[in-house]
Amino acid sequence: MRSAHRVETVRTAERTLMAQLPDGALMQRAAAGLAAACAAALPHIYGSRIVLLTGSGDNGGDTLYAGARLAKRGAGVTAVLLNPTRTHPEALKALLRAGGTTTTPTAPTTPSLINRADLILDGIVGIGGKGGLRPEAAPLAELAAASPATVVSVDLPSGIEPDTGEVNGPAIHADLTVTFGTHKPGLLIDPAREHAGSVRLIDIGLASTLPATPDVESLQHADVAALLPHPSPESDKYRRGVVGIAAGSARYPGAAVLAVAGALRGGAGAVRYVGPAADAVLTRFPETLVSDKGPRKAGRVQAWVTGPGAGDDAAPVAEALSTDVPVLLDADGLRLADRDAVRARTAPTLMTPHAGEAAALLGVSREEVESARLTAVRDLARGYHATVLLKGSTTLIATPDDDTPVRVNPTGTPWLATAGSGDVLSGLAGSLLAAGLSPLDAASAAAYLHGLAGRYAAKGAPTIAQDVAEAIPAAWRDITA
Ligand SMILES: NC(=O)C1=CN([C@@H]2O[C@H](COP(=O)(O)OP(=O)(O)OC[C@H]3O[C@@H](n4cnc5c(N)ncnc54)[C@H](OP(=O)(O)O)[C@@H]3O)[C@@H](O)[C@H]2O)[C@@H](O)CC1
Ligand SMILES: Nc1ncnc2c1ncn2[C@@H]1O[C@H](COP(=O)(O)OP(=O)(O)O)[C@@H](O)[C@H]1O
Ligand SMILES: [K+]
Repeated sequence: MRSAHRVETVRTAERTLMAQLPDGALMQRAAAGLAAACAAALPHIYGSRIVLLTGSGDNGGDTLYAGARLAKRGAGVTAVLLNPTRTHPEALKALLRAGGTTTTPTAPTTPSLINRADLILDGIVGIGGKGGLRPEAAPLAELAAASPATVVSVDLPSGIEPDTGEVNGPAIHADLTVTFGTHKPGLLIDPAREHAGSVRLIDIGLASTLPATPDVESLQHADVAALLPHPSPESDKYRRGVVGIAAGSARYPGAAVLAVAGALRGGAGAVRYVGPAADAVLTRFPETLVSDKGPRKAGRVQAWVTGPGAGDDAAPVAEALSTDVPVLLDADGLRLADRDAVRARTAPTLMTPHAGEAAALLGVSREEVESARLTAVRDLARGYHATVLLKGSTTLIATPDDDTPVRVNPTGTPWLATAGSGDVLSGLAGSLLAAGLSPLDAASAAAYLHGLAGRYAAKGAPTIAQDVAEAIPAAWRDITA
């Protein structure tokens, strides 16, 4: 499990840890880890040209101490000081003692210095930052972006919002971010995540003072393997769970077929289909149990999926919501569902909007959702008393309970942005719900499998939703191997 903590939590944990350690010990741990990561990013240290973009806070301090370590090993290190009179004094002394030099952002030689560097360390601002880079720092980000040098951000790319992943103005684009103690939510959530490049976590001993429950978390193979259902010797198809799919319409039969394709590979023992696309579903998947009744009379299921390809038919959506089993609401179902009916349910509801659908439900623009995903997913979960999986470049899952960490799916790929792949996801997540997973676990495991299946199906070339569904078993095997 990857954990991320908000700035306030990190600060509290750092204060507690610092009180137990000699002065400056934590910064030395951070600088040592940072210098080692920089050394690994360079073909050789001796003779390398390293530029430190240095703000006046402790982020700049880490950077100067790391620069001093690299200078001692023979690198040519120059610090561009944003605020020479307020630079971390001891760290600056350490750099100068090690043979490093300093300059300013406005010095005529600074652009060529940055352009000719092998490595640029971004120590402008860390968790003390708010808003995009200030006018005096923004040109340095532009120069770094234009330079062929490797850019390493210290703790986080300067200019991003650490707690939310929002980017409100100019910000550094890094190849590598070396972060200290714990991930910050912004390192995991787009658009900020894109600024971070690959992320390396340095242990500075903070785990001992951080709260056990993070603010944001990201599952890995072992976590998902522990969630996925396994049939036992006593299992039969009913005990494994039956998932009902009330989806598709005369106009959109394909959505039903794709939701069934996902559901059949999601761990439930059987898939029951109700709706106008029964012929299309049976032609493709004869293993489906088809009923000509609505969700309430179709026979027992342990979870319903409703909405994909529903068009304007609100009846099956309302009927599924009136049952006492978990319901997954997707696509048209999100628009057709009555909010009060969702809020009044006693069994859990899982909603799976993309940014456009989330925007419509929240009454904001799609851009607002995409630029502030964490806020959007939490607002929806609270507003509907439901678990919400917000799809897109970063898929997030939130429960209505603010104290439960928001999950970030790490496996997605933009190749999944293909018609119908969301229908496969809804069937898959519904199947896991029917197999007995909680909405949070079903949604996270489904997104993880779906993202991996998308990668396998695409292998770097365009793919289609059916292929994503067919790749789910391979993803499942790899996760549980
Ligand atoms: N605490 C610890 O034990 C440890 C902390 N560690 C490190 O400390 C970092 C936190 O340090 P911090 O608290 O000093 O804040 P920091 O991120 O350097 O920012 C303050 C500076 O930024 C400036 N500034 C603000 N916004 C800006 C903007 N938009 N654009 C431009 N500038 C902006 C602000 O200016 P001011 O408002 O003062 O004028 C001030 O100069 C943390 O990320 C980690 O790297 C590690 O060593 C591990 C141990
Ligand atoms: N840029 C992206 N990066 C990663 N995944 C993406 C991206 N864009 C879309 N996806 C994924 O592709 C799927 C598309 O779902 P959806 O928008 O509902 O499509 P449809 O309605 O056609 O089925 C979702 O799983 C979503 O997370
Ligand atoms: K930084």
